[in-house]
Amino acid sequence: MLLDRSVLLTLGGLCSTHAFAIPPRKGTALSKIGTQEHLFPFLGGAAPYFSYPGSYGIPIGPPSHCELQQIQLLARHGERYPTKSSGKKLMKTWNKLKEYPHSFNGSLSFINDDYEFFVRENENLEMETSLKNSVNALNPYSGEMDAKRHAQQFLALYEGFLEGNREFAVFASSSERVHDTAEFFIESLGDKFQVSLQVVSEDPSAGANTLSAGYACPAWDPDAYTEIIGNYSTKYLTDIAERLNNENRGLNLTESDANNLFSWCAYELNAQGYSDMCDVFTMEELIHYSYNDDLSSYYQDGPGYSMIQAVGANYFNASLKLLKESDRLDQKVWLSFTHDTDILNYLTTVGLFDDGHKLNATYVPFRNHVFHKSWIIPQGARVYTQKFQCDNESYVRYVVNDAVIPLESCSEGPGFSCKAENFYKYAGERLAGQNFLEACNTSSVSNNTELTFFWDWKSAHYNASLLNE
Ligand SMILES: Cc1ncc(C[n+]2csc(CCOP(=O)(O)OP(=O)(O)O)c2C)c(N)n1
Repeated sequence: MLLDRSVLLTLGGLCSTHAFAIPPRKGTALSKIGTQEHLFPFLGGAAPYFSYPGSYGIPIGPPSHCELQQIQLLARHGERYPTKSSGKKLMKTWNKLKEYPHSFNGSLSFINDDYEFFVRENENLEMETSLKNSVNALNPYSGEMDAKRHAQQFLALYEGFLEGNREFAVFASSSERVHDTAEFFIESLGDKFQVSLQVVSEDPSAGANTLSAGYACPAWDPDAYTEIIGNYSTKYLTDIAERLNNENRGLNLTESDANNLFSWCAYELNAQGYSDMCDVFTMEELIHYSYNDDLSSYYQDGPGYSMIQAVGANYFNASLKLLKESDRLDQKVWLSFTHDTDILNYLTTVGLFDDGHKLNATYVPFRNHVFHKSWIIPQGARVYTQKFQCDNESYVRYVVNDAVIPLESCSEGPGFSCKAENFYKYAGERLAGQNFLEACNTSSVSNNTELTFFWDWKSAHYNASLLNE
């Protein structure tokens, strides 16, 4: 087996301190690390981070004759273990497989080879994957590494701008994995920065003063569009279950077991760096899974659910206010960390991934399809808003997962940006009539009617208790 130099170096380091830490069988497994990245876009946003696959090729640094005025980031936490509820479902399927009394044939035969389920401790559920809790010490996809790498890319890209902006607050919602991501990111920035981490409550009682408007939205109904979503054919799941059951007489996998195997594959990648379970699927099945996931996100948290534009307005209003006040505010760098659905809600209000075609449940659209959920909010997703000045004129644009995504109706500026004046007009139109508090019935859970933490963190000191959710 050929290992690349970085793996050998890491192995060398590990071997000196833990001479017997790596069981010999893992040798074969190690060679699989890095070979499954082509599957990441098909795993519904649960796979490790990957850059936006549909990049238009626009350089993501500020255009050469322009000077940055403000940077905002809204990022998802990094790679993680399954949530408690998805862990429960996975355990059910794993118990079925564990109790199968015969050797496995076909794509499940890796289980014969002393396979150990990747969630080794229940307390890992909901948590960010780290060097410490990863199944495999060489896991290149841990949330910890992702956040630290992201911070290094951030430093490299904005080097000059950060020179004069070394003191700022970073905001994290109060989920433990979100908080941990922010901490890893800050740690990686290094000691030249004075960063104050503000942990903003994501309890419903936070109301509008939150990075997670979804939790303060009792009116949100996950089943509002079940009828449309439910029309998507799940034949791909039946096919998988049947294939595995035919290969293994007496195995009784159901459609929902087959569905669980996809998140098994994704989360095992987060925790271990590779997953034999990913090899169970054909590419066609992965495409179906991925589109099925697009469909449900589109109608639960995206442009397909009319209420979402109001939910995302809570953060977009604040972002817009920061942009307008950029000259006046001392802080020029606004970094925030939260959950996937919150970012999706916000981007829905911005209208960045809505081409006006409603997603349909009768076929997979290939040509007219911009709403790829996994491309937008993979683990570690990062949405930057850049405001820069070129020849006395200000411009705004978005960079999503390492790709500039121009606004379709406003991209005449340098680097396909939008003139600030026109951007404010555009944003005003997207926000017109969008009332988060009313649409969500937030007053039934909180009296907070405004997002203020960006402006009052120095006096309010946000230090919410961390939640395991
Ligand atoms: C508008 C809206 N309100 C409420 C919810 C309920 N909800 C489900 S998951 C979630 C946040 C955390 O989601 P998770 O899938 O654990 O995302 P991750 O932490 O992996 O980013 C919320 C608020 C929602 N999805 N959308």
